[in-house]
Amino acid sequence: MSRLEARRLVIDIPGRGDGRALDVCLEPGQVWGVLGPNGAGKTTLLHTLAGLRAPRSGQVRLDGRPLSGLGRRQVARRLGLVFQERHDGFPATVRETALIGRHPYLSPWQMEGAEELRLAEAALERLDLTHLAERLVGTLSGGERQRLAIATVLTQAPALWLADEPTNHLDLHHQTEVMALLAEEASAGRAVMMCLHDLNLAARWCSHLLLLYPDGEACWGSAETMLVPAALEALYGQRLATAWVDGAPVFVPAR
Ligand SMILES: Nc1ncnc2c1ncn2[C@@H]1O[C@H](COP(=O)(O)OP(=O)(O)OP(=O)(O)O)[C@@H](O)[C@H]1O
Repeated sequence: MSRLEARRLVIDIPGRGDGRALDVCLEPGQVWGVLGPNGAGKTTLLHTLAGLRAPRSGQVRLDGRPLSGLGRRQVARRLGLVFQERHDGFPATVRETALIGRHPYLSPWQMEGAEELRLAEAALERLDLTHLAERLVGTLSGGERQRLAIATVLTQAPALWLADEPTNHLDLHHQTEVMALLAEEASAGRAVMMCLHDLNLAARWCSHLLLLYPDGEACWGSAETMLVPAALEALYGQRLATAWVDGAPVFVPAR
C-alpha cells in the first residue's frame, strides 16, 4: 500500500496565476477523478504528481518522502502511469509491450522469467488482448492500444495508478470493464487517480473528485459532495439536466 500526497501544490501552467494550492492525498482504496474543461491543467497535474514535471511551488510526497528525492525505479515500483500520448519506439509485439511493465523490478540486462510472463498474460487476458499477443503494436486500433497501455500498468502492478483519460478510444463495454478494473484495484488496497471527461463515469465509479477550473481555482472532496449540478455547470460553462439511474446521477447537456 502506498499514498501520494500533494502539499500546497501549485502546478506550473505558463502565463496562469497560481490559483488554489492543492492539498490532496491519494490513499489506499480511493478512486479519484480529476474533472475540468480543456486546458484546465488535468494532464499537467497528473504529470506533476508523477514527478515528470516540476511544480511551480509546493511538494509531492510518496509514502511520506519527497518524490523529487526518489529514484525513477523506486517510483516505478509504486506508481503506474497511463498516458494520453504514446509513441512507438522500436517495433514490439503486444506481449513484449505488456512485459515492459516488469522492467522496474528487473536488473538492466535481466531477461523476463516465467513469473513476469504469467503476470503479463494475466493482464492481457483481463484486457481482452490475449488473441492479439503476437501482433505488432503499430497494427492495433486506438482502443486496443489504450487497453494495452492499461494491461502494461496492470503487469507493473503498482500500488498507485495515475491514468490520463483511461477510457479514451474505448467502446462502451470496454469503458465499463476498465472502470470496473480500476475500482477493483482500489478495493484491493491500491489507489487510483484519473482524468476524465465523462461526468457519468466519474459519478458512477469515483469515490473522490477534484474539480480544476481554467484559472487555477480548484475544489475537491468526496464524490457526493462534488457532484453538485450548479458547480459542474460552472466548471464546464454548460447547462446540465440530471437524472438518477441505478443510484447514481446521470448528467446530460441541456440545450
Ligand atoms: N509547454 C507549455 N507551454 C505553454 N503552455 C503549455 C505548455 N504545456 C501545457 N500548456 C498549457 O497548459 C494548459 C493545461 O494543459 P493540460 O494539457 O494540462 O490541460 P488538460 O486539462 O489536460 O486539457 P485537455 O482536457 O484538453 O486534455 C493548456 O492551456 C496548455 O495549452
